[in-house]
Amino acid sequence: MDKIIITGGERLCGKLPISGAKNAALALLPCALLTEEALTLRNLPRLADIDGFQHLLNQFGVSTAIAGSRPEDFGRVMTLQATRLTGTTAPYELVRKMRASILVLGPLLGRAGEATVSLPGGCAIGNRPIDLHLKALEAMGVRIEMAAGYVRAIAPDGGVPGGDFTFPVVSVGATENALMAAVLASGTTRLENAAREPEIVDLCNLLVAMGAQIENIGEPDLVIHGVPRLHGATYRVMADRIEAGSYACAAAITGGDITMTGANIAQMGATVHALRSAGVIVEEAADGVQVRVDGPLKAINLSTAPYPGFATDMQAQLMALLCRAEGTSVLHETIFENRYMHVPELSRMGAQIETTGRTAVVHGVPMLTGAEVMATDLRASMSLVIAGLAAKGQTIVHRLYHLDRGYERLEEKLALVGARVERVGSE
Ligand SMILES: CC(=O)N[C@H]1[C@@H](OP(=O)(O)OP(=O)(O)OC[C@H]2O[C@@H](n3ccc(=O)[nH]c3=O)[C@H](O)[C@@H]2O)O[C@H](CO)[C@@H](O)[C@@H]1O
Ligand SMILES: C=C(OP(=O)(O)O)C(=O)O
Repeated sequence: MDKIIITGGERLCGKLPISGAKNAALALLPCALLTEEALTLRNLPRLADIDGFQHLLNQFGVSTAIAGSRPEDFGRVMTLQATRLTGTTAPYELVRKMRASILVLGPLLGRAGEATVSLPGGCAIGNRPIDLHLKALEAMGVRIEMAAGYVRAIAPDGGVPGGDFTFPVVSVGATENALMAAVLASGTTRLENAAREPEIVDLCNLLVAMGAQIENIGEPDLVIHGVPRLHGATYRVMADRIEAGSYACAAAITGGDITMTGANIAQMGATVHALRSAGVIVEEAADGVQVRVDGPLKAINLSTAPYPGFATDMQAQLMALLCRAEGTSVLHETIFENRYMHVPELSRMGAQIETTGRTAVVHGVPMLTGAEVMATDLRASMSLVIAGLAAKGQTIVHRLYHLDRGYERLEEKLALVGARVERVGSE
């Protein structure tokens, strides 16, 4: 198992490229199931989760080919083609390892009229139910049966009728599944209180490029008029706003000055607002987003919320930054009940954080110290890297496979801006 060794104290300066967004890519890949024609995705990040999803799609008879990228390049181009589906079951083994596997449910239903997908169960950051995915599909005329840990979804007469559904809480995954089931429905689907994250907009834009009819893209009331068939497309995955926000925190905690090429400031509103409130200068640059610091970091208060609110996927990284701010910050995690697992590890590095339920109180400290720490989930891992970059001495982050799910060649990107980081194999 790989680990990363960080020698803290270097100011991060220079340029680093931002990859395609994992959370967008994982919703775009299953769109290959919706057509027999070829789908080409550009700017796909090289991540363990993308490889896992490719493997899952191969199980349904989707052919996948990677082209046009040298090993030293970031990103890849993948062409996927589902000429004929050879299966409609997503097994427990794959869904357990990669929660986004649940996103094959909607497109399999749309294309084949049926799907059997393992229930994903809980995970480190909390309970991750799929009841809203199923309720939305039921409202669209799909029959749902549960047996032996699997969901079996069946569309009457082989096709999804379509229908109206109001989400009681905003769900990114359920909105994505409902969208992908609705595009090939025989009727119209109206989704109220739908998620409107930029990754949802990216999914809608790809579906439209494939011939789907979707109104109100980027709004909470989506209207999808089903079409009889979709065609192939070539599409570029949006930039990863969470990766960019993470490197922004990394640069800021070191008092650095970096430009993140390819980052899109328009999609980073709440993160940019939080960083600016904390005293970080964030500006649009000709080729991306520039982040620098020329004064002390300040404490802030914030709550995570669905877009356009502050993303839960940025909470851990921002907390690491606030550990070095002047004053006391209060964070409130509203999306996942157990997303503070980085707190005990940050505390081992000298951070002063108290948690009560979903609230974390972060007392800024003048110095963090390097330590051996354990990554527990993807963003928690990144928060430890960020703290390590500013800490005195060496920080060793174990269980790097979490980071590899979501950060494309992290150590190479950090080295580009002057960090002293080393990846070493086997523990
Ligand atoms: C709204 C939100 O911030 N969603 C985040 C969530 O997406 P992800 O799609 O994983 O989760 P959802 O958006 O579906 O979950 C939002 C909330 O709804 C609840 N829920 C969800 C589905 C369901 O069927 N029933 C139900 O009760 C969840 O427990 C959670 O409290 O995690 C991803 C990975 O960290 C993030 O990229 C997303 O930004
Ligand atoms: C938790 C995350 O991803 P996933 O939903 O794939 O677990 C994340 O992107 O922060």
